[in-house]
Amino acid sequence: MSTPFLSDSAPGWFRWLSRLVLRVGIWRAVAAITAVVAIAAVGLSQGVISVLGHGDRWIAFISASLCSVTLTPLLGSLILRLVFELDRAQKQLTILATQDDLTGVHNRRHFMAVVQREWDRARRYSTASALLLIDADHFKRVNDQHGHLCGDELLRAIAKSVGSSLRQADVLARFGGEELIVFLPHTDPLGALDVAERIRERVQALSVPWKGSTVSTTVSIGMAPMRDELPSLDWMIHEADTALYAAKSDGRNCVRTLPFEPSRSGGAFETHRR
Ligand SMILES: Nc1nc2c(ncn2[C@@H]2O[C@H](COP(=O)(O)OP(=O)(O)OP(=O)(O)O)[C@@H](O)[C@H]2O)c(=O)[nH]1
Repeated sequence: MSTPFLSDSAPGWFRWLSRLVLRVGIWRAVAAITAVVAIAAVGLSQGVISVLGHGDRWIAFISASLCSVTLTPLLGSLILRLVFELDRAQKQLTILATQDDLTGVHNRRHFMAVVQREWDRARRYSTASALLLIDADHFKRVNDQHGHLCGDELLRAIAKSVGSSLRQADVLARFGGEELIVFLPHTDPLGALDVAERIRERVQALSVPWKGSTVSTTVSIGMAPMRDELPSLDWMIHEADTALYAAKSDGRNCVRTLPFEPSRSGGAFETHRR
């Protein structure tokens, strides 16, 4: 078993020891250290007795105590440091498992796990909620003209801008390449369209400095509201994706949702035009 997340500054022997502790388990490690202290104490007292040539139990007692007093804090602090390091490693592992490393927002897997619970609750209690799929427009051009690193920088800026347009309870994640996804709990369709429009405007106003000039982009957004007929979260995502496709077809840089109400038949329901 490896300990890839132990800090690089930790010395080699410490990393080796951590791997060993991980392999045997923390309680076995504590038992082993206790045994080491006991054996060292007995060994030292026996050594002292044999050097002196006679068995004085007070000398044995004092040397055993001295041994324990020096070794216990030393090994105890080592164990404490190990526990802190492993705890830090565990936290870092959690971040890696839930966060997208480019943008810092949640990754897709974590989004699905978190939102599935929210979705089930919203569905059971018929609470309004909505989903947004946000896709950067003509992003290939950005990469082609300014390079992939510039594209990365722009993606980070878009994610930050989207995050700043949301409430604490909303869940934002990177869904794939240049696509973000947002779940808006306790939000009715009109509210969701307002949020989407705010996001669209803010991204349009972004300008990211790059090699002496600035780079900007726009986003297309598909919105899907929670409906009683929805069989699953995947289905809701599919509806948001269809609405996003409509936004792209309508010239990009706009927000679209699908015509769920009978009065709004025909094509994607046009919501916010740029
Ligand atoms: N820099 C960067 N580019 C990415 C990343 N993920 C996906 N892309 C790029 O995003 C581009 C997506 O291209 P397309 O799917 O053709 O879409 P588009 O050019 O945005 O065009 P439309 O979506 O139709 O507006 C590709 O060039 C991908 O390489 C990433 O993490 N970093």
